[in-house]
Amino acid sequence: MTGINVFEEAQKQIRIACEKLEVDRGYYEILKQPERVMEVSFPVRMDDGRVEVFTGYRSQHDDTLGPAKGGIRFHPLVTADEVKALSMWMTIKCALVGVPFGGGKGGVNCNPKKLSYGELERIARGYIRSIAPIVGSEKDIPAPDVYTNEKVMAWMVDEFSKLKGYTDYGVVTGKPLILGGSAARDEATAMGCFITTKEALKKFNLSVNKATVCIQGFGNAGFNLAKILFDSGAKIIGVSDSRGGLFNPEGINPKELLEVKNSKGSVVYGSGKVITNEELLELNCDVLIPAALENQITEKNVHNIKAKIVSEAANGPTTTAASKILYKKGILVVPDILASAGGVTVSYFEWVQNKTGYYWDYDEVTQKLEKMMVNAFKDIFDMHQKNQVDIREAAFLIAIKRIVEGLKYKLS
Ligand SMILES: NC(=O)C1=CN([C@@H]2O[C@H](COP(=O)(O)OP(=O)(O)OC[C@H]3O[C@@H](n4cnc5c(N)ncnc54)[C@H](O)[C@@H]3O)[C@@H](O)[C@H]2O)C=CC1
Ligand SMILES: O=C(O)CCC(=O)C(=O)O
Repeated sequence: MTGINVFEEAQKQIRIACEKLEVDRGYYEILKQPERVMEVSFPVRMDDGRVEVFTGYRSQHDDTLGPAKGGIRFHPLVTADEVKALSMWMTIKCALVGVPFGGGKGGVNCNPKKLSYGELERIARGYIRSIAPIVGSEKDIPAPDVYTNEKVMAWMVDEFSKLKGYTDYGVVTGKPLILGGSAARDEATAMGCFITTKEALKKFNLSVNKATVCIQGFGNAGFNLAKILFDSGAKIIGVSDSRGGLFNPEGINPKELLEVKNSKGSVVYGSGKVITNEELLELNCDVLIPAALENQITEKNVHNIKAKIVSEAANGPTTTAASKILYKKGILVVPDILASAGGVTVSYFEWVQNKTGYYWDYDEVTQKLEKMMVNAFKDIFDMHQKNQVDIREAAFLIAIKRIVEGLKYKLS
């Protein structure tokens, strides 16, 4: 725990962008908090017969550019403020890459590592039943996030459809392919980060197959990214998960390491030197990829970061103050609202496919994703150079400008 409040961080980022754009103060007043936050408590029968009551949240930040959209996390540290911040970043992310959604995010305070399969299912179903009044394919569309996956989405779509009396695949994305999922959604977050990281490497005249990479987090984003980078010739020299990190200057094969993690429970059992998560962030490498939780790069450790590029697959891994220092140090940050946007972009494709009932193949999805990510990177880099602001600020300026333009039409 860093004591840094991510909700206040998100507010600060939005305020700075509104001030730089010199928009009326009223727009900041609208965007500085979510439009709606629902807190729910729901009972779940545990395997031993006890009833436990779980707390969950769904935050809808702003729907100017479309229905709310964003993942659901199951984690013991989930709080209302965290979910609120994450929903604000979703609004910004969607506006930045140009998907027609606003921002939403949800979470349940629970520890999936201590739950049985059946308990997890009952939590997923209980949560979606509780938030059902405010979600729907035209209102707010959840998706996977930390410690949730396509299986959890399948339970949620099933439960929601039972409530409605018809199958509504468009209510959540990140579903299994057979239940209205999209090709490439599972690896989309990683792909988006890979595409934008490649663009960043070009700025240093570096190519992926010459790059050394460290990745914090070995889940959907982190593992898939490691796999794509490895297959493209990059050398992965460090990875970590919640139990610690692994350093191997000779290179790590993520597919072999996944087998170790699946059988023994952590990447730390792979071949290499065991290090801490803090040490992982400070390794000498070309690209550092935080792909776990918020507030990992702070004023405390930012001076020790040695990477040339920090590519943020996770949401909010770098504090605002640390981000400024990275900029001054000449480290190129591919900010979370861009680097992690591949997931929601393919979620948008999934939603379109559900709505039309016409499904695209893998190549069609990935080609469309590549185009959107490359264009967004170019827009941000141009804004960064033209206005001499750091890349994260440039990204916020583009996104807030688009949202305010929409708000102006609605309010005038
Ligand atoms: N799944 C998705 O489609 C998207 C995920 N993201 C973001 O990516 C990040 C990771 O999410 P997922 O990969 O989906 O989650 P996941 O649940 O699949 O994996 C999380 C990984 O982080 C590790 N982890 C947890 N606490 C850690 C700690 N303190 N230090 C190091 N590692 C730790 C876990 O062991 C696990 O390997 C989050 O910030 C999430 O919001 C962003 C966009 C989309
Ligand atoms: O796929 C989605 O709708 C949302 C993904 C997400 O939660 C995120 O980008 O942080």
